[in-house]
Amino acid sequence: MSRLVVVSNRVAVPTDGPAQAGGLAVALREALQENGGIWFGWSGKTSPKPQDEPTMTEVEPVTYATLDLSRRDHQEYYNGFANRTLWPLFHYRLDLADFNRQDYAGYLRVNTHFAERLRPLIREDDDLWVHDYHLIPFASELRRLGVENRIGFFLHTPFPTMEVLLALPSHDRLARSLCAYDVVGFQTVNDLRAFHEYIVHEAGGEILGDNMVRAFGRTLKAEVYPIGIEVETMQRTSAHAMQEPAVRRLVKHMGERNLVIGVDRLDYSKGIPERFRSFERFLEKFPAHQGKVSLMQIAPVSRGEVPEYKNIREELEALAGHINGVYGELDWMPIRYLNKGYPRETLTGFYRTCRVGLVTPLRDGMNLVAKEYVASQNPHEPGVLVLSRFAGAARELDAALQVNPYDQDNVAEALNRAITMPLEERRERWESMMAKVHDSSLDKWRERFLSVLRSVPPGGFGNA
Ligand SMILES: O=P(O)(O)OC[C@H]1O[C@H](O[C@H]2O[C@H](CO)[C@@H](O)[C@H](O)[C@H]2O)[C@H](O)[C@@H](O)[C@@H]1O
Ligand SMILES: O=c1ccn([C@@H]2O[C@H](COP(=O)(O)OP(=O)(O)O)[C@@H](O)[C@H]2O)c(=O)[nH]1
Repeated sequence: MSRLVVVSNRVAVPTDGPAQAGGLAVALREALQENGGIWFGWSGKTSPKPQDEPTMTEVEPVTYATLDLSRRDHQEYYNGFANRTLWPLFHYRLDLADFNRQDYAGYLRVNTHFAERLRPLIREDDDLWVHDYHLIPFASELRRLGVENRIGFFLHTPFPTMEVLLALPSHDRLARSLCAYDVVGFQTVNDLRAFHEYIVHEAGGEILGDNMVRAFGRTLKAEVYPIGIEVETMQRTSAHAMQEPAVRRLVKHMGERNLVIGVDRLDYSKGIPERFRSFERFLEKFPAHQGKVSLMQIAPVSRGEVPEYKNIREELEALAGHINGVYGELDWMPIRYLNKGYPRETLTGFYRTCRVGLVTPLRDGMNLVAKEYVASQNPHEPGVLVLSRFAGAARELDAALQVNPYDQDNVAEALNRAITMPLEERRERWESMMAKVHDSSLDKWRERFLSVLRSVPPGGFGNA
């Protein structure tokens, strides 16, 4: 079988210690460990100058090839265009998007530099799989360097509707470079529909049969591949994690009370301030739960140099303080807000302990936490998932209590329903969600994408 070369901005090199929170790193680490191959991308570090030769780390069966970014590249490419322009735009936050030509130039520069550094490592029969919005121009850069291998791309975030994408000054070049891939994967049918809309109505392209698209002089396949988790591992881990000291402490401290859990990178797309306000509304509307139900929010800091991420941190501290001040008692606090990350193994024990998983992003590509919460439940006494309709996971997890995260009354009512839900209904909903989580496991996601990529004829689907 041909060798796999994975390219992503975030690379989780095992010798660098525990991986950062974030679904992409978690998913790719597990995918590559099965297949072996090269994982190429940013080292997560900065240095005064861009690194020319990748640092190679061998941890069988994977070779990690990573590059430090110069401070300027880190600022313009990662903090700038990737996380202050594309991220808010792709999450429908035009109000937060910053359109800055210098950052855009930095984004293109890093994509060119990365492609040039990877080029000598590529063998003729390698298959390349590139990930996420940081690296959209990567394939067109490789093509310019003469690479004719099969190249696939998976977008982990939502793909915005055409009207939103048109606000990006460089939308045309970005869409054109997306079409330099042979296979483009999206999380949900909504994202694929939005891509089609752009291709047909803005790029003058066509949608052909069998999920093929013709645009910008190329033919490619564009499909939906919802990402998943390692279901069995998660189930096993969650049962064992109940013995972990942190989980035992939580269980002991909780006593007879119920806990609602939220786990998210500290990101405005996750809707955490709206969630806190909804929890306050829940306490207001259903006072019988005061003193008996708390929200535990785990929110490790993410992209902390980007101003919008600093702002949300301040907003949350103030909100948690306000709600605890108004409703808290000597022996009960409504919100436990933890600004730190936990290993995923410990999280599975937390998920299993908490009666409700509250996952209310304003917009999310998939949201693996929703699937992890489901997989970690005790089958005899499962908790209830309250899930935003704007998370990619809502497409599959239709047996969750689905909510509109902008509507505080709606979330408050769903919380009350979740806390008071009879065991039989909890089990029925959980079984239905588990079947879906199994259907889109991480293995299946990877195998489906790679089998389609490997079926691309040599030289691609042809130019139009
Ligand atoms: O690398 P960071 O800047 O620290 O951010 C972490 C990752 O966040 C985003 O994750 C997305 O991928 C998940 C798995 O497919 C998906 O469930 C989630 O909805 C997405 O937001 C980002 O897209 C990744 O590139 C980052 O590494
Ligand atoms: O303290 C934490 C918080 C999150 N995560 C993991 O980070 C991932 C988050 O992925 P998700 O798709 O929910 O969102 P993203 O952060 O990628 O946008 C999940 O696997 C979580 O278990 C973790 O390991 N520790």
